[in-house]
Amino acid sequence: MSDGTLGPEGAALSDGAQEALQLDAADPLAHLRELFVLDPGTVYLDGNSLGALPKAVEGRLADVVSREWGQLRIRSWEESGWWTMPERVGERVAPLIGAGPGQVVVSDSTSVNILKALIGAVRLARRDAPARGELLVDEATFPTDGYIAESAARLTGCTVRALAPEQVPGAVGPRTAAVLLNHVDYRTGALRDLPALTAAAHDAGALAVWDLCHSAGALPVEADAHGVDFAVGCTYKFLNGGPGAPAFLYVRSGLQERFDSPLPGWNSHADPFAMAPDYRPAAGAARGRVGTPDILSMAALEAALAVWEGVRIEDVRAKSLALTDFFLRCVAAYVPNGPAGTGVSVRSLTPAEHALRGSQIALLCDPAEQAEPVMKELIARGVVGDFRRPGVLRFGFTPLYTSFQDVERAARVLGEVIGGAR
Ligand SMILES: Cc1ncc(COP(=O)(O)O)c(C=O)c1O
Ligand SMILES: Nc1c(O)cccc1C(=O)C[C@H](N)C(=O)O
Repeated sequence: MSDGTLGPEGAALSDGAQEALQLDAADPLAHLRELFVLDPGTVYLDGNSLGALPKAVEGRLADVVSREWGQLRIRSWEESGWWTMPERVGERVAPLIGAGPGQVVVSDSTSVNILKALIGAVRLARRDAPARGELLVDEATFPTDGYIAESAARLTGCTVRALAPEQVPGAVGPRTAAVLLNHVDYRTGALRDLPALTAAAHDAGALAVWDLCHSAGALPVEADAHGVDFAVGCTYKFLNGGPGAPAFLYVRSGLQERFDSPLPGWNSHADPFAMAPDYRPAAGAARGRVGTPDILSMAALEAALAVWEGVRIEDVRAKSLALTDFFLRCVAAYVPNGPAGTGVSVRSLTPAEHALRGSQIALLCDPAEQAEPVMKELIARGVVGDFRRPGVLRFGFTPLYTSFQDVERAARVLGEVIGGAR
């Protein structure tokens, strides 16, 4: 990095620790850190995999367990609002992805929701054009999306074409039923051009299905404004809902009436307690439900979402970019590049351009097999990121609780580890 290839333009670091203090002092979101359980000995940069615990969750869960479940038992489906929780919590996620009311439901895992969205999209596309038989899927997709796309294709008689997202405008055509893309690439942190790619799909008469796992809660999505058809996303990353927290499913309101879910369950029936043999789908977001919701996980998520009260996603994005910029500058200043120390070098896989960057930085190690031991050593020294094969060090930046001092410390410790300091 001493050759400067990593640092954003014109941004040499004179005193990183001092600058971090100043940046934290000027940070309008700094007070939110207090809402999370964090320990001073650890810099937590893995919120893009599992978000930190919001303090409000513990008390809420204790109440759900002891009072709602322990005392009210079955009455809680009505009296504690359990039955309507998937829609209610969906309404809390909605503004964070730029969705108006009635379009988001929280239910099942992201993987399951990808199946609902993709087959739902194919069925919709084929109502008007039965010949549409191709799914376009990001070739570098998170694996579950690819596996499910293959299965969705087998179930619907479609074929799958894997391609780079930037190839979509040239590839989408009259045979395309749906395009499945990741808004932010989980490995590189690259942000895709959601408005342009959605428009390209629509121009060809296809539907756009977006995986928002690495963008929901990290940057503005503006699903409604850009005409996204279906979107899915995890709530345990930047939304801090807890391990295995249920995912969300967005179905654009204009499509809901015609959305034919491949997983119609009694919870998405128009009258669940009719226990009718014939399926009649519920109106609105509830059509995306399947079976009994996981109340404990959803209660944790609901409490976790309270931290967003009064927080503007635009401010979160501004801080995210400031954090990742600062990290790149600190890495460029602190991490030796070349034969000094351990001889390991790193280069950023994450685009330097803001418009192309999510809320993580991925550093590729050379040699690649050193990435795992480097990350292990970082964790041992209190800097928690993660490692993705073959040689990627991933650092996720959650603006609600990550400070600029965290960032400076993480880069400094990375420099010590790669420089061979004990
Ligand atoms: C981009 C992306 N899509 C899908 C998933 C899968 O989510 P889940 O395992 O919760 O179904 C993940 C994370 O695991 C992810 O990062
Ligand atoms: N869901 C995870 C899990 O159950 C265990 C470990 C990691 C995860 C993740 O979420 C991985 C994450 N989606 C990624 O971007 O790599």
